[in-house]
Amino acid sequence: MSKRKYVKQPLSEWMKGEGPDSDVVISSRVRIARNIRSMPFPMMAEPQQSQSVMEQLLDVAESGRLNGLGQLERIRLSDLTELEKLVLVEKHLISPNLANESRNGALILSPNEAISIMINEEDHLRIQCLCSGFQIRQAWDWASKIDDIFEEQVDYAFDEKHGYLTSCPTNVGTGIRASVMMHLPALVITGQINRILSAVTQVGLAVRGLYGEGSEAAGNLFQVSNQITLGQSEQEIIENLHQVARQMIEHEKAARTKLLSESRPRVEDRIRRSFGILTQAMIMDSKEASQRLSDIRLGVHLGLIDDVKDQTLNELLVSTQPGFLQQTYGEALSPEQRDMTRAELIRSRLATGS
Ligand SMILES: Nc1ncnc2c1ncn2[C@@H]1O[C@H](COP(=O)(O)OP(=O)(O)OP(=O)(O)O)[C@@H](O)[C@H]1O
Repeated sequence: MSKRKYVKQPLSEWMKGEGPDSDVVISSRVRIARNIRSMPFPMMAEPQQSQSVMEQLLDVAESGRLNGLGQLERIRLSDLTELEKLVLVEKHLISPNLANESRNGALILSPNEAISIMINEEDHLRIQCLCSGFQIRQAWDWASKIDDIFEEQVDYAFDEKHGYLTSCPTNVGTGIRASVMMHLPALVITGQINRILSAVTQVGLAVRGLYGEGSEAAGNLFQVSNQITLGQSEQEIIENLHQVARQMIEHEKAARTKLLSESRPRVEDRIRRSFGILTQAMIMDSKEASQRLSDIRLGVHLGLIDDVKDQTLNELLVSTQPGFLQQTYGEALSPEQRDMTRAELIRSRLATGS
């Protein structure tokens, strides 16, 4: 895989809109945080210490032990431009933290981009597995196998009483964050979302936006993840999230059916208006784009819009972000120019349909 592919193509394989319940769930993710025993956490490490952590972890990928994942790409963040790092954040392959703050940060990426292993982020090692649709158990299965391979070669910081030790106390224990990215427009339109999200937080789950911690839930996309990492087994964390997400999926599907049976003209009008605007507008800011693309996604799944694929909508989620637009058009764009190029890109992608 060339560097060209992972920064030039907006769509990772796990965003193809396939997988179970992909009418509601965009993607499932598990990430595992680990650290090397007797090494300061990245934030406290001296440059030569974080360099040694990076080399040690990159060596595991070089050793051939991860060969089952395909031809891995090993990327030192210092070899990337700021724009390339931003694009990787927009593709969910690295965190803003790794892009902006990391010293001796690196990334190990699988060819299909479903596995991205961050080095020297908040912790020495962050293993991330992404799957299309509702496949949280599958994501856990992969992440756990990769974790075992690293554990055979690296002495992890582990405490008998507390479990795996991490830089932030909220990750101590299992070091796992499992999350499901869901599109919940019908719950928003029918006014049920606040009740559901507050019930979800009461059972110990967190709700975040499209880009994780600190990001807003734009375009009716909500990321639901576990908050507790201590005192529960990995299996319990995964199963608890699975159960709650399953209920949310059913609520969303029921709300869609109700919308269609009780308010079809109003919903259809809203969706067709958004389609009209997206296929005609000359200027489109990112907030409006995500809201109207959410309407189109709903329209597709209600059977009110043909000829647009989930894949196209997922691709637009990434390709209309500021970094990606700038990369596509090959120059620094002002906010006004970005709004114009975003509108142009959406018009052309929706015109070609798929
Ligand atoms: N289900 C998911 N599908 C796609 N991307 C996801 C999903 N869940 C999280 N992400 C992405 O992972 C990145 C990090 O998310 P987030 O900040 O929630 O978690 P984290 O970094 O693993 O945890 P921490 O809070 O410990 O830093 C974000 O870019 C977010 O968009």
